[in-house]
Amino acid sequence: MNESAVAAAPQANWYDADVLSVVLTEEQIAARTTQLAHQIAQNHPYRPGQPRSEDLLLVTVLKGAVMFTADLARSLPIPSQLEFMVVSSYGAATKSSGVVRIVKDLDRDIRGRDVLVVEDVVDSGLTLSWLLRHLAAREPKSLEVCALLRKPEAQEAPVALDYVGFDIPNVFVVGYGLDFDERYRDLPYLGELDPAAVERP
Ligand SMILES: O=P(O)(O)OC[C@H]1O[C@H](OP(=O)(O)OP(=O)(O)O)[C@H](O)[C@@H]1O
Ligand code: HPA
Ligand SMILES: [Mg+2]
Repeated sequence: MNESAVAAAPQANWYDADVLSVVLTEEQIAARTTQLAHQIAQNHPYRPGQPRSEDLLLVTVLKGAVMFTADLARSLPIPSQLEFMVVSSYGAATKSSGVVRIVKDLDRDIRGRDVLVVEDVVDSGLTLSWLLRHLAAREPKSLEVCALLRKPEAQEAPVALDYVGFDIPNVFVVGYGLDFDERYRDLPYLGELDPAAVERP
């Protein structure tokens, strides 16, 4: 495809009818991610020649946090390694079931490692509080959490978050990795889902 064809490509607007309002723009997310990355690096300074086992280990909870992790890791001014876990508590619902299930576990041992859990959203807090108890039992050297979004009013299980991108209102949001029933993850910004869209097929 030549350059003019790229420039003429239509804007992604197929989700517009389902989004009530823009909660965070791409630019706001990018700027805050850079700030968070520098804050994290200050607490985990790179020591030239440090062994690989001392690199910060980002433990990402898929799938929602995939976009945030990709951007955060590339903004970090220190080396980091990536590990992925899949847990599920929502499925095709806008309320947490409270029952957390490991769908895919980590590929390696985290004992003695500096672990940073990367989450997209802390809503009821049920997923994260369960996950932190679960990971702490594996005896990492340190265990911190970076969440892009926090919904303070909704936290049923309060968890201490070391780094928070944004406090957002208690509405169901989609985009930038966050879904409703697997849709909207590819939306580049964060929007409030129109409840009417939940009823549509
Ligand atoms: O604080 P809570 O109320 O527990 O909710 C937060 C969790 O719910 C969502 O995951 P989901 O189960 O939808 O899986 P997904 O990331 O694959 O969308 C989200 O990505 C968080 O992991
Ligand atoms: N959007 C998408 N997934 C979620 C949310 C949300 O607001 N809260 C918890 N999981
Ligand atoms: Mg989800």
